[in-house]
Amino acid sequence: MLPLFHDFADETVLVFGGGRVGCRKARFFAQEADVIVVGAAFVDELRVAAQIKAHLSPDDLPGWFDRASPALVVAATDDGALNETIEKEAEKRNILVNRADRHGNRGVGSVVVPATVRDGEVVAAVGTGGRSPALSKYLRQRIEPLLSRADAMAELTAEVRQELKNEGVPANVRRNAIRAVVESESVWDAIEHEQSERDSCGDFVGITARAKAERIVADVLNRD
Ligand SMILES: C[C@@]1(CC(=O)O)c2cc3[nH]c(cc4nc(cc5[nH]c(cc(n2)[C@H]1CCC(=O)O)[C@@](C)(CC(=O)O)[C@@H]5CCC(=O)O)C(CC(=O)O)=C4CCC(=O)O)c(CCC(=O)O)c3CC(=O)O
Ligand SMILES: NC(=O)C1=CN([C@@H]2O[C@H](COP(=O)(O)OP(=O)(O)OC[C@H]3O[C@@H](n4cnc5c(N)ncnc54)[C@H](O)[C@@H]3O)[C@@H](O)[C@H]2O)C=CC1
Repeated sequence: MLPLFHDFADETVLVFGGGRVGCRKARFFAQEADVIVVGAAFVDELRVAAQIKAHLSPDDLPGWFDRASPALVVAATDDGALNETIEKEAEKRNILVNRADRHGNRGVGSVVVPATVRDGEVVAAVGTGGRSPALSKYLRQRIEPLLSRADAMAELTAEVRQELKNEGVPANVRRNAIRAVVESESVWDAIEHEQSERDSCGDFVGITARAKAERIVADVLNRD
């Protein structure tokens, strides 16, 4: 399986099953998509999704697909035969399908939900080929601290990179300069300091990380 980032903005995700798993998947997709959860009962009240209480029979499925026009469906009921029918209906319509009760034998259009770490727009995802979700969860927890403040570093280097492009700095020199900034412990420390000041004071304007990055870039430009 190959990981890809999929833009779900303005798309609908239709989740069948309102148990622990259906609600977890719904929360995941609701970070970006409009989510509709259909189930006979719900374990959580999801303010991020529309929850429709209904008992499903296989004959109802085409109607739910027609009304929601989903980009992706999640089959997360505890009824294996119903999940199978949901998967078949999605395949027939060329709609992506996540089957929560299977780890193999996936058909075309079938996707798995990885364990995900996010800091703003910086995302890391872990999968195990479906074999060991508990390992995905464990590794996700280990990776979490690594991504702390990564979004601020992405923002800072995006600015530096754009400036170097505007100034016509050759690509190989630009690469060395950006790498030196992302690898600098001193810039990471300054970001950490500034962000925690911002978290507590709100209006703090950080310039230390930016100044440090500029110094590093200047060193690389002089050297190369
Ligand atoms: C194939 C996949 C399909 C999919 O759901 O997309 C799938 C399938 C199944 N999961 C099962 C069980 C568990 N799943 C978890 C947890 C997570 N499961 C997630 C993804 C995936 N699970 C996809 C593969 C991802 C990969 O490649 O690794 C995570 C990463 C993402 C998420 O769900 O958000 C999330 C952690 C999120 C986080 O914390 O970051 C735990 C741990 C726990 O609950 O503490 C257990 C109990 C331990 C165990 O059984 O291993 C069962 C058996 C059900 C049964 O026995 O009835 C099946 C079905 C089967 O294996 O056949
Ligand atoms: N992918 C994953 O991460 C995991 C997947 N699973 C699998 O996912 C399935 C669901 O797990 P849980 O959410 O813990 O189960 P659960 O029993 O809490 O929830 C199942 C939901 O499906 C609904 N449902 C079942 N038949 C229905 C019907 N005909 N019409 C409407 N709603 C119906 C129930 O009302 C319930 O809300 C399990 O059977 C298991 O195989 C379990 C753990 C983790």
